[in-house]
Amino acid sequence: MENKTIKTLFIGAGRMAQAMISQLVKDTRFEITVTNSGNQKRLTDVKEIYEVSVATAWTDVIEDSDVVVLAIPPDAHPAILGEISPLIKGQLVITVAAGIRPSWLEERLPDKTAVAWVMPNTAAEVGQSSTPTAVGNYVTPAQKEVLEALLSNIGTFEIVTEEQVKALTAITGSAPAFVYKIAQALVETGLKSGITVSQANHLVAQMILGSASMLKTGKSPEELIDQVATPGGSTAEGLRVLDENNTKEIIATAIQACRDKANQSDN
Ligand SMILES: NC(=O)C1=CN([C@@H]2O[C@H](COP(=O)(O)OP(=O)(O)OC[C@H]3O[C@@H](n4cnc5c(N)ncnc54)[C@H](O)[C@@H]3O)[C@@H](O)[C@H]2O)C=CC1
Ligand SMILES: O=C(O)[C@@H]1CCC=N1
Repeated sequence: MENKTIKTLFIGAGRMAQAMISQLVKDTRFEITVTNSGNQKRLTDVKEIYEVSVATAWTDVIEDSDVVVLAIPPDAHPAILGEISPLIKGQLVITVAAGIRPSWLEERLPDKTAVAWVMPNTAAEVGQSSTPTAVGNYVTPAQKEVLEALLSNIGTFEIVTEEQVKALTAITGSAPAFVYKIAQALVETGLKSGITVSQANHLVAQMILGSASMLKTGKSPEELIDQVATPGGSTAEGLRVLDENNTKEIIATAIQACRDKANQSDN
């Protein structure tokens, strides 16, 4: 990639935008401007915390941007696309929103606009997002390099089809909250042993980090479960309770509930 400044405009300054910005600011190639509707206090905070530029009217900066990141709710897209469309002239337009496909963006932006759909998660804040990404039909090789640089700053990514991003949104986007739900239950149970909140948080976080590292060795979940459960031992009893209560089915049903909700924005 050329050593050129990549002028990047974030429309939306919420949780996901801030998680991404917190890492992107470390890459000096990205020059970030943030804009938001309504919450001006949030914009002032973002300016102070991340030392980025802010704009009260994105119309002032969008024409001079190389990349526009839409980090707004799915249902805010139709109106925003209508407003930005006349000002799009060669920018790469990226959405992070559940259910907003590249083909849908292409239909609403000028002919041959470069678009992408990225589905990060909040671990972007520590450079550990797992981000399935679909690119539209008109992304140039140079824009693809820019997109990959952006994604590398927030974690790892896979270029997949838009159908796959749709299917994976619940798994990489939403399911971190399921993992935190398990963490919450473990912390609360751990606290009953008399340790401090900080000790409980640390022990549980390290246990999850260790488990994730084991998964990354390439061993399957089945193999790892078997490795933990000593035959005739205590873990097997806990696993029996999870199985008797259909834990796998409950997780699959929860994933489906996320998908059903995200699909309400899918056209
Ligand atoms: N929070 C997460 O873990 C993830 C969120 N996403 C997607 O990111 C997007 C934003 O979600 P969050 O950051 O969680 O929500 P949020 O509520 O924290 O942030 C949304 C931001 O968009 C702004 N906004 C709303 N309408 C706007 C408009 N018309 N123009 C400009 N700004 C506008 C709001 O003021 C707010 O700052 C959603 O589309 C969501 O699907 C995707 C993956 C993960
Ligand atoms: O809860 C949501 O709607 C967003 C999409 C994926 C994660 N958070």
